[in-house]
Amino acid sequence: MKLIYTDSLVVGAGLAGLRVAIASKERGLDTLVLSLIPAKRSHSAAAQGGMQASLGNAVKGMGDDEDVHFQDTVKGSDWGCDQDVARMFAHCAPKAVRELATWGVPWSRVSAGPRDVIVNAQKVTLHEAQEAHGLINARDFGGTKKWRTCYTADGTGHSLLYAMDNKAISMDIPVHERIEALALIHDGKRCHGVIARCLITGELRAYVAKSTTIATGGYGRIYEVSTNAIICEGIGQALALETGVATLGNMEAVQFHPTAIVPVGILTTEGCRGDGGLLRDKDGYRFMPDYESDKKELASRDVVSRRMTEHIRKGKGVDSPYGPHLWLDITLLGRKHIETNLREVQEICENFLGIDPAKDWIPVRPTQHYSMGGIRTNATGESPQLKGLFSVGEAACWDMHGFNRLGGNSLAETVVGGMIIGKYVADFCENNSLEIDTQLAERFMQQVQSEIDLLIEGDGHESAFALKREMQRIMMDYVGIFRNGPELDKAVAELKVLLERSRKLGLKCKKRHANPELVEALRVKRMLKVALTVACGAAARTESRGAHAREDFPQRNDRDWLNRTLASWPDADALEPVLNYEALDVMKMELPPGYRGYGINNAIVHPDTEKREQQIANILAELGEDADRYQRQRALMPFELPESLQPNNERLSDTLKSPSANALGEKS
Ligand SMILES: Cc1cc2nc3c(=O)[nH]c(=O)nc-3n(C[C@H](O)[C@H](O)[C@H](O)COP(=O)(O)OP(=O)(O)OC[C@H]3O[C@@H](n4cnc5c(N)ncnc54)[C@H](O)[C@@H]3O)c2cc1C
Repeated sequence: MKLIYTDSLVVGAGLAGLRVAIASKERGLDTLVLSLIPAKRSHSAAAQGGMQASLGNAVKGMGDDEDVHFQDTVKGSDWGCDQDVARMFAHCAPKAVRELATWGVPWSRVSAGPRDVIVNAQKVTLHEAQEAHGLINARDFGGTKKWRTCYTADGTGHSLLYAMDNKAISMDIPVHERIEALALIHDGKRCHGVIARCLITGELRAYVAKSTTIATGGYGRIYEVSTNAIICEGIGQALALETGVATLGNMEAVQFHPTAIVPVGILTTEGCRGDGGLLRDKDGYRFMPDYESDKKELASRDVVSRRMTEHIRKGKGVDSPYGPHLWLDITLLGRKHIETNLREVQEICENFLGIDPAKDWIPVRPTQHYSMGGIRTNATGESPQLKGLFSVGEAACWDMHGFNRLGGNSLAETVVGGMIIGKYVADFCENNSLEIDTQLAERFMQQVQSEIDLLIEGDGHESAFALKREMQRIMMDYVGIFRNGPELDKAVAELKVLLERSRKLGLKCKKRHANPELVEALRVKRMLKVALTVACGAAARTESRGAHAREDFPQRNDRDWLNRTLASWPDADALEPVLNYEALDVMKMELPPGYRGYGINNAIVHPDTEKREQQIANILAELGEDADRYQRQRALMPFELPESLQPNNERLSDTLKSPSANALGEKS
């Protein structure tokens, strides 16, 4: 058995995994990263629009701070998030953006003076403050009160990942590429590493570590059409599920992005609408103001995707051989803006649609995009069930997104979560020794070996490719944007049949080294379990919250469902997960449940909401008017952070006694 020891093992070389690895290495720990592909090819590179951080440099960001970012995030989540974590996140996001600047990210910067932008289909001239000249700029994104999304044109993920990976390289952090983790080594209480397979030679290895961090990204590819890279298959979540002990949180919370191109599903960033792009129907009519009079195209993603689907159902979609779609119109932004700030969108339109977005409207439709659910962790990023198992980024349910994440909050989560959780991972490694009976590693190695032997030598006849296609179709047809009981039950029943059939997989190609069919077979069994946690969670949750929209239960029901779904798979032979629920405590919330400010205002109220609102009013009254916003926040909901991340963030608005006369100016 090949055994490789390290202190801090990170599975996943996207932004989240690399940031944790950097935090471990900074503390002098032996650190090792595993990845299916070269780090710079990780899915994070695909992110376009930007990351949220309340810097408040741009004129439209003035007045922004952690409080506003926190509130937007909680409302975006439809009150499903962990508010402690949302606070930790909002506090550290400005630090992460500034750190990335020092690592070489070429953030788009503010230029003092006038600039023309499109706001609500009108040309508006903004006047950026002289004092902000050269500082990091921000654009508008959905569901936010301020322009807060920091960006590098529309290649933000690419710039961030290159800078992050270059930083990791400069620190001599090894990345073992083309390695796939297939099982966690654990004894039911503590995680000791992973069993992984080399995708080139087929060799199995035991990576044994003090801490194991899963940063494998989302599970979008359980759906037929997704904006995700084809490696976003949920294997990290399956690894946790297959321990039988660790839980996955809110797996039914799956986001559909409003503007993926038809038919291939490649994303055009929310930055298109943030910068002023409009949604139009088959008559060229701008329909969003009819549904969302305040935020219009810039309500949160779950709301815009639903409104688009409603509009298509009214017969207002544009017919196409691939089904009806709507139009995204960015022509009004002008060629110069598109060629400067939306270059990737322009290339995607040219290469995949043969159109020029400066002249032509873009055919779009809501498409699977983001996994809010993931490996449930506590606020330090650790699994509550398995000591030494951490998770971060899209793989995790750290839970700052609840049932809907805001655009720009995911890139931010990868680097902020990585920064915070990386410190807790390093603490864990410093305070724990590497204690493992090698027989335990051998047992898990043997299990994976037997699974491979059975696939290659067994008499199974089912095709992994066919099962995967079936699963993806079921998820698309029955567990999509709008859901209902009968269809969800159907999805669960059909997925169970597929899971049963996956026990009889057979391979045409019997090679043990590089063999895509073997890879597919190993994955599809795991993906089916992930798909079942999504479908079962959705079938059980009889309310609508964020991206989980039940036609048969259209109200958000805080009275009965203000909780987090926890899925586990204790019986390996079972055909469905066990679901439990973790209540969210209204009496500890800084922002008790209310109306999001967009979407439908129809929630069934939680019995504690009024009590908590009164308690908050009393606390604030007691503090008096002299208390600053930090004192008020601490009195309402204290949260913890590693010491070095605690200091307050500085902003231009703190230093500008009176911003220059034109700093807040806007002329039509
Ligand atoms: C097209 C697109 C555009 C987006 N734009 C934005 C945006 O503008 N702003 C924003 O905030 N968010 C955006 N997002 C979301 C955001 O990009 C992702 O949520 C985020 O980058 C995920 O990063 P990650 O580090 O968690 O995972 P990833 O970047 O997905 O990395 C996962 C890593 O895990 C490895 N891996 C996976 N499985 C295994 C395994 N079994 N064994 C070993 N290694 C494994 C992979 O090789 C990879 O290195 C966008 C998403 C898409 C799809």
